[in-house]
Order: sequence, then C-alpha cells, then structure tokens
Amino acid sequence: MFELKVTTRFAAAHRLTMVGKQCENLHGHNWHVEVYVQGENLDKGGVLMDFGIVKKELKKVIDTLDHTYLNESEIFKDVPASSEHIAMYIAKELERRIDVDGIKVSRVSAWESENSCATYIAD
Ligand SMILES: Nc1nc2c(c(=O)[nH]1)N=C([C@H](O)[C@H](O)COP(=O)(O)OP(=O)(O)OP(=O)(O)O)CN2
Ligand SMILES: [Zn+2]
Repeated sequence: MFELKVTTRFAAAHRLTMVGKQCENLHGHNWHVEVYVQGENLDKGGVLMDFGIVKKELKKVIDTLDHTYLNESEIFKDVPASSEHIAMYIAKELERRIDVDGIKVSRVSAWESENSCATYIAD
C-alpha cells in the first residue's frame, strides 16, 4: 500500500452555533489542509499517481472555499461549516475529481490553528 500526501491552505470566514460562545461570532481562520491519496499499485513510472494531478485537482476544490464566507456557501447550506465538514467536503469533492480506479482519497485533515485539526477518514 502506498500513500501520497499533499498540503495546501485557504482563508475563510465562518460562524459556528452550538460549539462555543465565541465561535458564534463571525471570525476567520487560515485553514491548513492535508490530503492523503492511497492505492496498492505503482504505474510504469514508479509512482502511485503524479503529485501534480493531485495538486491541480485539489486547487480547484480549495478555490471553492478560499476567501468565502462559508456559512453563506451552497456547500454548507445544510451542514455547519466546522472543520469536520470542511475536511469531509474536500475529501469527497477531490475523490470525485480524481476518479482513478484503485486510488482513493483516504484521509483529509483540516487544521484551524496550529493546535487543532479535524480529520475525515474515508470508508
Ligand atoms: N470539533 C470542533 N471543535 C471546534 C471547531 C470545529 O470546527 N470542530 N471549531 C471551533 C471554532 O472554529 C473556533 O473558532 C475555534 O475556537 P478555539 O479552538 O477556541 O480557537 P482559539 O483560536 O480560541 O484557540 P486557542 O488554542 O484556544 O487559543 C471551535 N471548536
Ligand atoms: Zn472558527
């Protein structure tokens, strides 16, 4: 089994209800994102898949979040804009865009700060 990791970041604003009093106020984070792509087999070039493809597709997903007010985004119209839901959204959207047999987006971590991160782990 092989696993690739690509990282990126984005800035956005959000509010969270029912988490903590201070989270209810409009505020922002510079989220640091770690994406893991997993598979069994290497290609003829000796790689699971080109990092460049993962980065290119990840950028398209991140562009849907960067410099937005997450609570007003269609993406979070039915779910809270928590780091958990952000990580799950990135994982599912990237999986859909990569769509290569035998390769899956296995894990995405969304770090809100140096000390706090939520991770979505695919089935
Ligand atoms: N499980 C989760 N818990 C919290 C989330 C979340 O997405 N998932 N989000 C928040 C808020 O975004 C909040 O802005 C962060 O609050 P807090 O962790 O208190 O951040 P601080 O910058 O104040 O961090 P300190 O390390 O305490 O200074 C809250 N919880
Ligand atoms: Zn926050």
